[in-house]
Amino acid sequence: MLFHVRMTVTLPTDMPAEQAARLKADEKELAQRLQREGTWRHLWRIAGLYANVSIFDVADAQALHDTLMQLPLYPYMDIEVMALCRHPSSIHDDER
Ligand SMILES: O=C(O)C[C@H]1C=CC(=O)O1
Repeated sequence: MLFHVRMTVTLPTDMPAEQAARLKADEKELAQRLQREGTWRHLWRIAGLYANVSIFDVADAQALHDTLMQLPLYPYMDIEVMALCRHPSSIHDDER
């Protein structure tokens, strides 16, 4: 099942730089693993914002929830989710 997810990150202004760097490095490692595994299908920066638009391919809403909650930056994210389904005019057959 595909989900469109928008994540907006707000780190506390008083967070020590080393802690922020560690969180971002851990987030990158997990994000890249999930992309290699096919769970995190697309990851786009929203220009000008510390935010992204992503497409996740997971079994169901519970699996998405569990995945998002694992993200190291999750406590600092505002997350919006839209469930997607196949468009009848799509020419792509790899969309579920
Ligand atoms: O930078 C972000 O948008 C937040 C988060 C999502 C992937 C990642 O590496 O960090």
